[in-house]
Amino acid sequence: MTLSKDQALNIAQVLSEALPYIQRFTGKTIVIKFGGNAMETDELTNSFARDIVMMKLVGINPVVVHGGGPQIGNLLKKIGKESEFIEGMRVTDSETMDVVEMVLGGLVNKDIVNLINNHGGKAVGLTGKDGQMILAKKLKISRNAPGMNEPEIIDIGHVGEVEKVNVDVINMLVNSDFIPVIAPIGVGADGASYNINADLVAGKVAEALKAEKLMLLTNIAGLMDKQGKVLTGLSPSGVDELIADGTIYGGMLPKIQCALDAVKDGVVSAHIIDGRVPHAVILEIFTDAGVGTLITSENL
Ligand SMILES: Nc1ncnc2c1ncn2[C@@H]1O[C@H](COP(=O)(O)OP(=O)(O)O)[C@@H](O)[C@H]1O
Ligand SMILES: CC(=O)N[C@@H](CCC(=O)OP(=O)(O)O)C(=O)O
Repeated sequence: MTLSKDQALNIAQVLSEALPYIQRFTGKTIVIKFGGNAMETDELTNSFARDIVMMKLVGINPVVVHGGGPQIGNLLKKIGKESEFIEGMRVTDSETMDVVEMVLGGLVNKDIVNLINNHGGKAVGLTGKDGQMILAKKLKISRNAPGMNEPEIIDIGHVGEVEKVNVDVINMLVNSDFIPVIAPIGVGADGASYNINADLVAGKVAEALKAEKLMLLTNIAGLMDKQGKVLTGLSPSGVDELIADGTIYGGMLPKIQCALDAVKDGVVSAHIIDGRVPHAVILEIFTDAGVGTLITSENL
């Protein structure tokens, strides 16, 4: 392919624009959450894998946490089970937990590992059970029911919240130039498996690693207002208002919560970005084009 002079200049400009970002982020850890909805096409999964390999090659330490909600839903449907979601969390009975563990720890995790390796990276897949990396306990959801004085506690089964992230395994892999790919399954003190929302795991992993960035790749342009405008730089009270008036609901609830928690606990910035855009990861990290919703400690 022969490039015109203008095309060549444009490419050179983009590459050169990356220099200060490479200088700034080299040696730093960036946690990227790859949502199940952002894995829609081979083009997207391949561009994601290339971006991760590129980050590693320029000296950044990527740590991938993945979801797989739609993929779990598909297998459940095949065996005749429907899922119910409460506040963005899948109600998980024992049979559903087995499917979650098979799909996330098996199929989705190994697909991502394979893709990264095919693009020249060295990925290793883990669930939170490996090395007891993600210690979890049962999540209790409380809800204010109409006509009740006390909030009711809803039991949503084998759904967990992160109690502690043991970073030893992650650091061991990163220090040996591997790229950890983590499925959001936690282990209880008694060895029980817990299904944990992948955003929450990514947030806690980023906090435990004191990461530079937490990037949440999803299937929407960012956090949006009711008119569809992307919102950025929100404070916790602004977020509370948007939750109260119903602007933020469902799968966006854990995302925004973990982004706020992460920056409160030392992660420099959290980004909710559109994983439907090919190469969304490197566009965000290496170019001046800010995409999606950004939250930093200045917003707290
Ligand atoms: N204010 C909001 N702005 C954008 N998306 C929102 C908002 N409130 C709820 N959502 C929903 O959250 C979804 C993203 O969460 P989710 O489906 O769990 O994605 P993922 O699989 O990437 O974690 C969006 O597709 C949208 O339907
Ligand atoms: C408790 C809970 O809801 N767990 C999620 C785990 C996967 C996930 O979070 O996947 P996405 O990021 O693709 O939505 C689930 O069962 O779907």
